[in-house]
Amino acid sequence: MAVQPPNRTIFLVGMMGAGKSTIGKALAALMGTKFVDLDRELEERCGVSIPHIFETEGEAGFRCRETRLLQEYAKASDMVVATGGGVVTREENREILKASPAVAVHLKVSPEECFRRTQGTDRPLLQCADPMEKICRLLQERGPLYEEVADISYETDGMKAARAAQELLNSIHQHQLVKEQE
Ligand SMILES: Nc1ncnc2c1ncn2[C@@H]1O[C@H](COP(=O)(O)OP(=O)(O)O)[C@@H](O)[C@H]1O
Ligand SMILES: O=C(O)C1=C[C@@H](OP(=O)(O)O)[C@@H](O)[C@H](O)C1
Ligand SMILES: [Mg+2]
Repeated sequence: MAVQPPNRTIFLVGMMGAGKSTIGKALAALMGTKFVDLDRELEERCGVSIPHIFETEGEAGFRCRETRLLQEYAKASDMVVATGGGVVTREENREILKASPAVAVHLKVSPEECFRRTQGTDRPLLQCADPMEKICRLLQERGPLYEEVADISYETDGMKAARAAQELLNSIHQHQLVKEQE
């Protein structure tokens, strides 16, 4: 029997390189819903890149903009939303995610795979002398925060994005069935 697409919003959280943007797009296509990447949305609205926002406003400026966008999308329905990897670092954002009726999915990634997937990209927080050390530190700090907001956790290492999206759709559906019965 075909799995019915869930009639709700899905938030993807997780470390840089976990595949939120890639898997999110595939998941939205499977569900037949809209896909929004908060970083891309922010770039479109500001007319400049994320690295440019970090350069001109610092991380604090970026985080303020990120929170405003999250507040807006927490009210949305029927869409897949890819967040940025640092969204959980603000308590305010974690409360928004936990209070939302949306399903929050933590996409997990190992430090090694995160490094492979982000190497050579322009992610501002990884423009440092030792990106692997930074990744390990961020994962240690943020791991519990992703878990705090997540309804579902999913390991992405060794999993192709299309397969991950299909498996996630099944997990989300299962989660919703359980919730309906509570
Ligand atoms: N499951 C996966 N397996 C292998 N590579 C992946 C997977 N998911 C994403 N990628 C690749 O890793 C990089 C980062 O993915 P992205 O979706 O931008 O992650 P995030 O939005 O979580 O930072 C991209 O080059 C993407 O093609
Ligand atoms: O981890 C972070 O703090 C960030 C992750 C990025 O998004 P991705 O997780 O999609 O790379 C982007 O929001 C910004 O560079 C900050
Ligand atoms: Mg992304």
